[in-house]
Amino acid sequence: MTTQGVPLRAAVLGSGSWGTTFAAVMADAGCDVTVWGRDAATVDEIARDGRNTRYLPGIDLPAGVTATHDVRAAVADVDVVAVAVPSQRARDVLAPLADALSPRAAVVSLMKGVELGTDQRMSEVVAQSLGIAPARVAVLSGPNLAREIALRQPTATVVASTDDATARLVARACASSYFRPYTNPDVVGVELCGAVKNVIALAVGISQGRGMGFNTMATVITRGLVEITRLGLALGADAETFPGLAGMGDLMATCASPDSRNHTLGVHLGRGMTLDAAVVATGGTAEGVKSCRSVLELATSLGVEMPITSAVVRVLHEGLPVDDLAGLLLARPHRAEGV
Ligand SMILES: NC(=O)c1ccc[n+]([C@@H]2O[C@H](COP(=O)([O-])OP(=O)(O)OC[C@H]3O[C@@H](n4cnc5c(N)ncnc54)[C@H](O)[C@@H]3O)[C@@H](O)[C@H]2O)c1
Ligand SMILES: O=P(O)(O)OC[C@H](O)CO
Repeated sequence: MTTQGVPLRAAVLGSGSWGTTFAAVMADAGCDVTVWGRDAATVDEIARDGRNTRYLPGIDLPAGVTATHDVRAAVADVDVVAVAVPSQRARDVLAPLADALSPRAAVVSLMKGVELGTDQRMSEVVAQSLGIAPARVAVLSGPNLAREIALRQPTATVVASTDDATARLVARACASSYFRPYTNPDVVGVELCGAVKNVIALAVGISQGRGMGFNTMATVITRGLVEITRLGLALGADAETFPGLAGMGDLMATCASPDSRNHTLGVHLGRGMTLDAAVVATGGTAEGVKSCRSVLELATSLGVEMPITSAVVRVLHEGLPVDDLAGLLLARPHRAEGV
């Protein structure tokens, strides 16, 4: 995508599976893209060979993607900066870049988590740590499993920003024949959907690891969406966001796919692994492991009930046996359906 014939320039912070894939997405959309990562060997491989064999084996990156070790140079003269490091690391990565960031850049969070300690959403962390106005920040979230997108399988996503021009700029920077962005002003709703669906996917994975089938999965997904909606509405989100791509769309993809790290980690737990062993066996970033705690803290501070999230916290961090999870949820007082 070009502005007056000049390609947009973009930087991606994070050379893992999603950062590298999104760099390819933006290059396919016509941008000149530079990836920065903390892993020197991965950066060298992207720059030299156009590959990232650790995170995207078998994928050739488009010619428009290069990589650098110099993170300050990467963000200095660009139109868009996309951030794809683990949520709990975002503040440490971004804060030192406040004085290096291009004054014209929009910053888009690709991350799906809530910061431990502050309970902030990633757009809040991005704006605060870079010292920029929320209007320059966007979030991108939807049914976006990296490997499928790296293979250029069609999907759609949501780009949310309080500023429509920012959302449209980011959408232009990533739109292609296989990747369709929709804009949405509901930053809170889109972002919560992305973070909490990981927690729900852990619960679904646990149930499948215990040998439970599709009725259980559908129940957890559907009631999971209810508790995401409840939290979102308490924070002022738009009810229309939750049945959309960032809500139901991403829940379906993450809870159904064996490629999802959160789902996979849940399956390992359901089969009896310890959390530490499951984290190692899964590999990659399963954001729900940490964000389940910050999401629950946020909900508790608002008086919002999130029974599935609460049960996941108890299993992962408070020693509740996986066999007791279903009983805990089903023993709750009966109530009318709905949010
Ligand atoms: N993989 C996907 O399909 C996908 C899709 C949508 C959103 N996301 C989100 O994108 C974010 C990144 O996930 P990912 O899938 O790329 O994870 P990943 O595990 O594949 O890669 C994480 C990357 O972050 C780097 N990293 C770790 N700690 C760091 C630090 N302190 N400083 C700098 N870099 C650090 C790692 O070296 C690695 O390159 C997460 O919030 C995730 O929820 C992932
Ligand atoms: O692998 P996961 O569980 O982090 O999920 C990846 C994406 O968020 C799916 O949209």
